[in-house]
Amino acid sequence: MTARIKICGLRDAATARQAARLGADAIGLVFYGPSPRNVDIATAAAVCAALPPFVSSVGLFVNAEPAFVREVLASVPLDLLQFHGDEAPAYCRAFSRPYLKAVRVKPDVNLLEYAARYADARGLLVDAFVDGVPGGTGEAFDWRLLPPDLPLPLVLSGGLDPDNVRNAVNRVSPWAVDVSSGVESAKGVKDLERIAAFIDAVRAA
Ligand SMILES: O=C(O)c1ccccc1NCC(=O)[C@H](O)[C@H](O)COP(=O)(O)O
Repeated sequence: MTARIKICGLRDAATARQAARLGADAIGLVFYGPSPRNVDIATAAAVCAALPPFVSSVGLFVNAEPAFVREVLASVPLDLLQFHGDEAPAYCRAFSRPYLKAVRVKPDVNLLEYAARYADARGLLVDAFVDGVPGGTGEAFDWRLLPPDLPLPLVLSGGLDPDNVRNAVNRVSPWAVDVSSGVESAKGVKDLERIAAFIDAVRAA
């Protein structure tokens, strides 16, 4: 099975359209002020409007006030929410939208427990744990910590790039892969050649 591909942290409509043309299945919009990839609501709406059919838009939040999530949802047609902080299951389902729960993987993490707690999530997104930084770090983690029998679709992220993603897909067999830093030329600046190379590498796995 070919892994789906999400390119995260897009900040303009032209790059989002190009990513879709190159074969991205989904794009991620970061609504988290401290991130270099943070987007405002108007920009996010413009990015979504530029997407062709069958390319999903994912909105990413980190312990956001529910009122802020609702404000975004009122103006931005997001297909999926991605919660990257310590959001409880009740919080995640309060918006009545499909969601992904991100888990930052440490050696003692129990992903089966997460899958049971967030059983109504559309999937678990696994990322590297870096103290004090909720995501988008460019750091990988030890894929051997992933259980083979996770009952939810697995979205693999954390330090993926055009050089390592083929091996990652072959080793982990995730439902999808998610990348941000590995397809950038500088923090927050997406590089179309790297996006193309990343997508080619996933397809070649
Ligand atoms: O991208 C960010 O700046 C970010 C900030 C806060 C929480 C999550 C963030 N990104 C989440 C993603 O979905 C990234 O794709 C994922 O963490 C992997 O990032 P990377 O290792 O840079 O590919």
